[in-house]
Amino acid sequence: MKQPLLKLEQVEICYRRTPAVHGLTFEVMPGEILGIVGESGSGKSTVIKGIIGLLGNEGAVTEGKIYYKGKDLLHRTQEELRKMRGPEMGMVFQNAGASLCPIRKIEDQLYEAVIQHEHVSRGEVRCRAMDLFEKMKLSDGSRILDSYPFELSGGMNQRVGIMMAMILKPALLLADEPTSALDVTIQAQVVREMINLRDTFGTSIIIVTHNIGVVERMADNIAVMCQGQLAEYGTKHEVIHSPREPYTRKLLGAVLRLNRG
Ligand SMILES: Nc1ncnc2c1ncn2[C@@H]1O[C@H](COP(=O)(O)OP(=O)(O)OP(=O)(O)O)[C@@H](O)[C@H]1O
Repeated sequence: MKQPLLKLEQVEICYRRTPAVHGLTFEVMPGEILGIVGESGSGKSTVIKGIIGLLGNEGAVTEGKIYYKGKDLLHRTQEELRKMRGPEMGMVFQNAGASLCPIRKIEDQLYEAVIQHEHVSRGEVRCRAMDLFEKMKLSDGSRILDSYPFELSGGMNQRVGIMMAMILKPALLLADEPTSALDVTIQAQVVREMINLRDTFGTSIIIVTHNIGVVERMADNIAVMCQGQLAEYGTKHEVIHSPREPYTRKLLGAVLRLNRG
């Protein structure tokens, strides 16, 4: 039987000793897309940051276990975690464009990010980027690589962020509101591109979003968070079509669905 890629057991995460997340248990299988939804402040981003070890000075995982490929992440040193970020776990943020340097071309920034982890030539990095753009069905990869971030639209910068996260072929992609700053048409494209990448590379994805339409389209399983806890956790079908909890029903009723066309 397949082992989960990631497994959280009774995880508690605190900021300055106050729990923001507690009693959290779920797992992600290789190639699975897990959607985490819940109202603002319910702890969704905290979970992602806890997994990737970016809680900052005020936050810490205070209880439980986080297993990645069967090994407890909480026993790893900061240096080990740093080395894992990129090749093992990639991350995409809400506004990926904002984390790019405005005065350097995309190709230069990409090359610099890759050589932190691998000894490869500039040409090899460009080749891999072009291949990924192709898999994302973006035809003007060459122009994108030769551009400065300010020369690209918000949607294009967001796709650059996804491509940069995927170039080291991580087993797990953590995506925190990757579509929420985009207009609806581009949102749907980005969702399709992420599904495509999962189908091509078998990448597991955890996507945090306010948008039930996005998880409805993308996720295999859904975790619904409320006040730092899991209110509901199940397959997409169970959670969307037969929610057990009134909180989930309220959440489902409150959000716009993406056009299914
Ligand atoms: N650096 C921090 N220091 C102290 N408290 C924090 C910090 N970051 C988050 N919190 C608190 O932890 C709780 C969970 O926040 P988190 O950002 O994980 O929620 P969220 O569900 O992702 O919200 P949103 O959808 O608005 O991004 C909130 O009460 C928040 O105020």
